Amino acid sequence: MKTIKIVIAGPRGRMGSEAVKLVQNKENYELVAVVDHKNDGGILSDFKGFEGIDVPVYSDIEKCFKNEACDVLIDLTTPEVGMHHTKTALTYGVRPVVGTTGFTKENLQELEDLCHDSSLGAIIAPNFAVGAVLMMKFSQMAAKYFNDVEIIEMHHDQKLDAPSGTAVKTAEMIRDVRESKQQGHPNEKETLAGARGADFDGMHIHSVRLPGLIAHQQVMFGSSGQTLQIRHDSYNRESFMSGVALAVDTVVKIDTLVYGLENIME
Ligand SMILES: NC(=O)c1ccc[n+]([C@@H]2O[C@H](COP(=O)([O-])OP(=O)(O)OC[C@H]3O[C@@H](n4cnc5c(N)ncnc54)[C@H](O)[C@@H]3O)[C@@H](O)[C@H]2O)c1
Ligand SMILES: O=C(O)C1=N[C@H](C(=O)O)CCC1
Repeated sequence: MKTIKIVIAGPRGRMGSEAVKLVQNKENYELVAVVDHKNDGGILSDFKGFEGIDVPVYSDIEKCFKNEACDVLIDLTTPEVGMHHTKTALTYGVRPVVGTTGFTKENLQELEDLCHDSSLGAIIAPNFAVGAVLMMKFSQMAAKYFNDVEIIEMHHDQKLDAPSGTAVKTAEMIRDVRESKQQGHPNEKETLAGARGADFDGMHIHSVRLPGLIAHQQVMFGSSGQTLQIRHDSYNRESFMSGVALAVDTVVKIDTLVYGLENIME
């Protein structure tokens, strides 16, 4: 099995630290460097919790790619930083696996064009948990039969983006099959701004943020006399790692942008 050389951006984050463990534990993965806005020029083991992992730390991703031969970048940072990292990776011939959420439609288009021009693969997955991907697919199936749907996503209160990437992706997948409809009463009025959540093609997305939560989503469908609820819960961040590994193993074999893990799950 060929070794896949990996750089992780955001290694000290909630997801990044789990990704470091994944890469350390997989026989054919090699962590060659990390990108962190602190400790430029140091080594990862300078940080508490990473004892024995003596790979270089770079704050400048360009410098990292100039100095280190690598195949894949795993980015788990913030939307603006993640976009910069992803574009830079493609410029240096490195294939990105992006878990960072909050990318805009325009961001995705720009990255798709970059992948096309460079013939490099990239995978952007708003949710790496296999159960969450199934929840999205089951919701898409249900939307053929139920026109009315509300998406309730629930996350920890340190999350920066709302709605979640998963909720946006779910809404996009539903939109692809649902007959467009403005839901609720035509004369409904919010007496408190935001009460009906965000509007996506006439369906509504509600974002809950609470300490104690990790990542959860409930998709509620309703029609005369019945409701259907499809729910997924991630109780820890290990739940995302088999999806990260699938994305790493796949990205080295493809030459286009893939948006969503459902497109590479068999
Ligand atoms: N796709 C998925 O399955 C999935 C799952 C969980 C989280 N996420 C997303 O992943 C991202 C990270 O989530 P998190 O909970 O780990 O957040 P976090 O805040 O714990 O981690 C983000 C890390 O990025 C680092 N960072 C910030 N600026 C940087 C820079 N310029 N260079 C390098 N590193 C930098 C921070 O130091 C921090 O350690 C978010 O966008 C989140 O929505 C995706
Ligand atoms: O913890 C987060 O932040 C998560 N973000 C993703 C999203 O925005 O959909 C997925 C799960 C966790």
